[in-house]
Amino acid sequence: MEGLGCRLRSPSTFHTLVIRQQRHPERTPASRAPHAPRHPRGAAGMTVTSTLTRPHLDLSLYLVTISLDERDDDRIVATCQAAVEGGATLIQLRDKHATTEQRSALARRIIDAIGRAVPVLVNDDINAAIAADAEGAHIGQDDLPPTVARQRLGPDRLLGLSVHNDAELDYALAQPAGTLDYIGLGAVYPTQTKEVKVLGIDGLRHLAARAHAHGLPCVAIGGIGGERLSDIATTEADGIAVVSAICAQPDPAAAAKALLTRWKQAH
Ligand SMILES: Cc1ncc(COP(=O)(O)OP(=O)(O)O)c(N)n1
Ligand SMILES: Cc1nc(C(=O)O)sc1CCOP(=O)(O)O
Ligand SMILES: [Mg+2]
Repeated sequence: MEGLGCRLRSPSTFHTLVIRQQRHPERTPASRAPHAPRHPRGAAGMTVTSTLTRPHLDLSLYLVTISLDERDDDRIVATCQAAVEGGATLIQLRDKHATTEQRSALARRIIDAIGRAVPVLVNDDINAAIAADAEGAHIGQDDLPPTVARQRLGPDRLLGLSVHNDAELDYALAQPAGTLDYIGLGAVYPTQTKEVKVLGIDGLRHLAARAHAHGLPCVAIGGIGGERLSDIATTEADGIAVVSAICAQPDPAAAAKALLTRWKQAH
């Protein structure tokens, strides 16, 4: 175990963060690389001493899987594999019609198929995330409170929360340090994937700036495709989360590659 002490600047104060790096021999270094959050947060004047072994979080190209009325786990696994081949940096299994057992079995298949090349998070279902030994979970505002989710996930898994407006962002920002790793901001544009209010690019700009001012990473979601990346790149979003722009494409690997290339070029 190695120790690393550093002082990190937040808008209001300095925090001291002590990170002890640990090795997990059963997990690949790529997915379980010890890391510090880019913007650790803590209450004003507080000394944060933590042992962080969370997977590295790269929000650049976040694949959220399509939720099919008729289950097709082979297709979901193949899409995840292709997306990772194309450069997806994070995967969320989003299956709105599955049981916890079905979700955890599918999450496990995805993890095995991609060999933990990137973290896999499970949407809505902490039990499935834990049962599959997934790298984390994503929850919504109507799910269990983030502090409860964090308690159940433990300190070594990633946790994301959806945010659609200022009040929901206030709630995210009020969570104790170390609870959330990122927020999803949407829907930026109209989407066929689910019924949700549209923020627009200025709404995204506003919420992303607020999140960043508090050191909370954020990913833009909703109706995002290649032609919109240059606009999104003018905001402080750390990345893009997509369903249709990868899952509904004939060649998901090529689609992921094109999205990541455009996203990088836009910066
Ligand atoms: C990255 C990301 N952002 C937002 C959401 C939406 O979550 P939620 O509001 O809980 O809605 P459902 O996805 O559960 O229908 C997300 N899944 N991922
Ligand atoms: C799952 C989800 N959540 C959203 C939110 O705003 O909370 S928008 C969304 C759907 C994203 O799908 P597509 O990339 O196909 O538009
Ligand atoms: Mg949800």
